[in-house]
Formats: sequence, C-alpha cells, structure tokens
Amino acid sequence: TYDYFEKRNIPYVKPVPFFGQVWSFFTQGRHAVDVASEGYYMFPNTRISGVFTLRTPAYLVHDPILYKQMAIKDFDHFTDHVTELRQETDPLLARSLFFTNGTHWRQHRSGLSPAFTGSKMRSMFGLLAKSAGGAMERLVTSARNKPLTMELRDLYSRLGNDVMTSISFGVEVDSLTDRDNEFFLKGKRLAKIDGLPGLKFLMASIIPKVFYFFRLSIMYKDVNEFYLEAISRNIRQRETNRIVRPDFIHLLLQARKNTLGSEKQDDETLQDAGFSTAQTHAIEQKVEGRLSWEDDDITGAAASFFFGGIETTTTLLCFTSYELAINPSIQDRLRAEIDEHRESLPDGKTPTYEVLQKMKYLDKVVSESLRRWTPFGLTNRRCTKDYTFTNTDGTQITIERGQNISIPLKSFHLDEKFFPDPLRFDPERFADPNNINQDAYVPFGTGLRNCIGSRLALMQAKCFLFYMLSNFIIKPDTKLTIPIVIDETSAGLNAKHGFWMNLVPRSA
Ligand code: HEM
Repeated sequence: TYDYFEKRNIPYVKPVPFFGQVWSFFTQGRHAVDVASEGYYMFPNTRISGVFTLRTPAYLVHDPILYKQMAIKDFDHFTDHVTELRQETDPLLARSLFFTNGTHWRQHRSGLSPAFTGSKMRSMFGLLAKSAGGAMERLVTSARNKPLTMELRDLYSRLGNDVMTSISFGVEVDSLTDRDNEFFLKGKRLAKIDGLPGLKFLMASIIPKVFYFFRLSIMYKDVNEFYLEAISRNIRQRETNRIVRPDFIHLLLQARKNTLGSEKQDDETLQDAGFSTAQTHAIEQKVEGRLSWEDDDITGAAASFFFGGIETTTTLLCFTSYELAINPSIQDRLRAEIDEHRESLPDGKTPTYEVLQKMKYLDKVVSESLRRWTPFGLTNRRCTKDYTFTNTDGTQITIERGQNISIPLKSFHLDEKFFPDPLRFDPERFADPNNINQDAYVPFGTGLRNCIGSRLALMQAKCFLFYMLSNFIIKPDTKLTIPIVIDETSAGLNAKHGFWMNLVPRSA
C-alpha cells in the first residue's frame, strides 16, 4: 500500500504505519488545514504531492492552474466533493449542496444558482440591511456613550444568525436582546464547526468511507428536527396565506413551481459584489432532469446556507476587525470612505447595495482579509473519471477514479511567489486587480463547484463593516492577544483567546 506514490514518482508525506496522516491530526497540536497542507511546503517543485489517510492514498494540488483546470475545463473528472453523508443519519446536511454529489448535485446547483444572482441579492439586501441596522441601533443604545468591551465572534455570529434567519427562513429574531431565542441556539448548533461536530466534520472530510460505513452523523438530531419542522410550517403558512417575502424560501418555492428565472439583463449591468466574487459558471446544459424540491430539499438547501455561510462570514468579519484594530491608519481611511458615502444616503445611515459596491477601499480591505485570513483554507474534490496530466519534471501522472484530492486555498494565499511578504496585511495589493494572480487568489474556490454564496457573504460583510465603523471606533482590548493565536482545535479559523475589542462610540 505505502509504495503507491513511490511507484508513480510522486513526492509524498511519509505515513505513520496504519494511521497515515490521521496520526498527525490527533497528535501534533497543529490546525487541521496546516497538517493537511504540509506537503505543499515540503515539496515546492511539483504540481501535486501525495499523502496517506489511514492506508488510503490521497493527493494535494500545489499548482493553482491545475486546480483551475480540474474545476473548469476538466470538471467532468472532478464533479464531486469527497464527503458522503446518509439521509437517514444526516437528513439536512445530506441534502445540502456541499455534501451532495453526481446528478443530484447538478440538479440542485442549477436549481439554486438563479437564487444567488446579483439582482436577487440586491432585492434581498433590504432585509439584510434592516436586520443589521436594527441590531446596530440597539448596540449603540446599550453603549450609552461609553466603550463596550465585546468578544466579536459572539457579536458577529449573533448578527449573522439573525440576518440568515431572516433571509433564509423568513423569521425575524433579535439575538442581541433575546439572547437565548430558539433560532439562535439551534442556528449556533447548526453552524458549529468546533468541538464534537468539528471533529466529525473533519472525519467526514479526511476519512469519508469510514464515516459512511459507521453511519456517523455530523449534525445534532434536535437541530435536524427543529428546522425540518419549522420550515415545513413556514411553507404551509405562506401557501395558505399567500405570503410573499423576498427571501430564500420564496425563491426556492419558485424553483419548486419552475418559475424561478434569472434577470440576465439586469445582472449584466449590475455591479458585482466585489473583486473576490466567485464567477458564475453555467451547468444547466449538462443537467438531466430537475429536482422536485420537496420541503426537505428546501430545508436542506437553507440549512447549507447556515452551515456554509455563517461561520465563514463571521470569520471574515472577526479577522477584518482585528486588522482594523491593530492598524488604526487603515481603519481611519476606511471610516473616511464610509462617512463620505453615508452622506449621500437618503436617510443618512442605511447603506444600499449600490453604495456598498461603489466603495473601493472597503473592497480592498475585505479582499485582503480573505487572502490573509482565508476562512475556508482547504477544499476537496473526488476524481470521478481517470485524469492524466504532466508534472513539472515532464512525467505523466494519472489520478485514478475514486481518489480524493485536497486543494490548499490558504497555502496559495500565503505563498510568497504569488503574494510577496504574504503575512503582511496590505489592502493596497488590490489597488490594481491586474497585479493579482487570479488563479492563486481563490477565497471562494473556483470553477463550477465554487462557493454559491460569495455575493451574499461579501454583501453581508460589507454591510456590517459599514454599520460598525459608522458607529464605533474598534480598539484592541487588553484581553486580545496580539499577534492573534489561532485555535488549532477548531475545524474553521478561529482565535484561541477570542476577539476581544473595545467598541468606542463615535458620539462619545
Ligand atoms: C466569507 C464567506 C465564505 C467563504 C470564504 C466561503 C468559501 C467557500 C469555499 C472555498 C467553498 C468550496 C469551493 C470549492 O470547492 O471550489 C464554498 C462552498 C460553498 N459555499 Fe461558501 N463561503 C462563504 C460564504 C458562504 C455563504 C454566505 C453561503 C450561503 C449562503 C455559502 C454557501 C456555500 C455552499 C452551498 C457551498 C457548496 C457549493 C457546491 O458544492 O456546489 N458560502 N464556500
């Protein structure tokens, strides 16, 4: 078994007998993404390297151009993600986009894509700005002109939960005041990727076959039951009372009735959500049949927005706030841009989709934050059809059907051959987009299976930052560790000791 890569002349990380790389995951006290990407730094002169998970060989892509080819031109060889979940044990996540494969994924993705276009995002923006603006007003009131000491992951995950509950499920909650409301508590358990669920998520990604065989589940049973019941109830109410609300449930009900279209013309003229927006690829022509969008499919889709969207967007906001707190000149410059644009707003405070897109410095700050602190540092593909390519030394390599492939997005972003002085936070890298290596800059992945929610994530992060800097100056609290210490036990990217900040009201 362990001579697999030797025979193929592919450099590989030497395995610990029987455990392979899984041993390092549990013994090295390093973050899972760094352990999985270790071959990237060991073998700088190859397009791909090998690794063993238990006794099974798997690949790590080193060359962003190879990733791009696999994800676009040769997509048919790599249509799947590696994870396999059972609907009996994980009824929500097994139906969600990230975890479905094959024909079901094609039907699901082509059905959902029209719900994420720029024009749909703009029409949802009102709900988002209302939820975030209301929360910000309550925060300002509670500050009573004095600095608030807050842990920002808690704050942003509350705001994010409320926004997603509103735009996904059509329910308005206030998790700043009603701190233990059921939607927040369940949403937090749904989006949780540290502790036990994080460990299970890692297992499902690293050793998917073992995970499947033992019928393990990622999600808590009570969370599945809560959402399946809440969404079915919500759909029945809408259908009985003919309620129309510009949110995801509405769009998915349109998909069910086959009436969800895209406003192509509008989308062509609409400015995109930012430099980092993941490009849309058409897969429609390759889809056989349509998904019937049962209630459980609609719930599964909405749950995947929580699972894929809340932690990642919260991470983006936390690390951006951290950088702004320790780089006051960047914060001042961003605040000046926000103030300038706020003056042009009809009510002088509520941002619009269009105004956010006009803010160039905001876009640079967010783009750089996604590079420096990649929220989703490693993605994967499963080879669905044998694939041959040429390595840097001229040898032909064939990846066989069924093999797993990891793609180290974080390593691309922190590689000095693509981004000089990579650990420095410097929004000016994005001053001229032509200077950015766009194959290596992939915070939302690339190709037909890239992140479907990039517009929503950017729009939400920019809206929250707009409100935060309009109302507060973000300063490090004494409890904040500088430089930040990463929590190596979390499956996502998190600070070990929290994001403790002082929010100083600007009116103080
Ligand atoms: C800053 C925030 C976010 C980051 C950095 C991020 C990043 C990513 C990445 C890297 C992937 C994998 C792409 C690939 O394999 O090529 C992905 C997939 C996905 N993301 Fe996001 N994401 C974010 C926010 C969101 C939001 C807000 C949503 C939903 C509303 C979302 C929904 C999804 C889904 C459903 C997939 C699976 C797509 C598929 O398999 O077809 N993400 N995301």
